[in-house]
Amino acid sequence: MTSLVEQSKKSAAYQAVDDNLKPSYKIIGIGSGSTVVYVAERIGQLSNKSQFTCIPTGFQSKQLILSNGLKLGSIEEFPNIDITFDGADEIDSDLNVIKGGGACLMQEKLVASCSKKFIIVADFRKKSPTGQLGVNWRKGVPIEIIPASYTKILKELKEFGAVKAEVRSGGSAKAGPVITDNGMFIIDADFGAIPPAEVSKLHNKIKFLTGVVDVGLFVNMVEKTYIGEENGSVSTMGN
Ligand SMILES: O=C(CO)[C@H](O)[C@H](O)COP(=O)(O)O
Repeated sequence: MTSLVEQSKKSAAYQAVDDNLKPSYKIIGIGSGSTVVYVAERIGQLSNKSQFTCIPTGFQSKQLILSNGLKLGSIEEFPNIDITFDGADEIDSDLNVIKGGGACLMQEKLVASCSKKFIIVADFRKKSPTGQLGVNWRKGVPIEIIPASYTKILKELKEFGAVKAEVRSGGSAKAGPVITDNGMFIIDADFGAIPPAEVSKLHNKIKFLTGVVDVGLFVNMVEKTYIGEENGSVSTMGN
């Protein structure tokens, strides 16, 4: 039986595609994670799917594109993307989001930054109950870094006020750190609740550190969010 969370991901993703994918579009960005699975599934059901070229945000995303019979392209060939659909780990009241829970944040940000429209699809657990980031998502802000820089950056993040910062471990699936699709490490840095007005400042401070490849704070990038609610409806924020 499909769980409530799984059903809410599917409803959000299907509605986001149905509302936003215009017949005039040619290039679509496909994000990463478990919600975007349903975005690729929905696009794969369309009779005109062959008109779209899909740009992946990592290994999993590439597999999703191929397994749904969609045409695969690269960001090098197609840096002008009509629309991108992606998931999020938490969404604040200004539509800033935390991303990178699945360790794909760098390519996700690259594809999002090349997109005319950036749409987030998520289940009901992702909307911050207070409107701030770092409330429901307690693992910290994901930060992709050059491996040799981790000691330096952990120290600097603590100086910036992180209550906890650590290199993400592969857990039982891999001894040692998670290695991203770009051969990098991920640090998760917990800054507690981040007010919407502070997100951009924090992002810029971290991004400026030598060794940081990118930060899982997406500021002023999201046009609209689709949230699958517990009661089966889909709510939206943005235009
Ligand atoms: O940023 C991401 C991967 O790096 C994902 O989009 C984010 O973690 C949301 O994933 P899910 O849809 O599985 O909740």
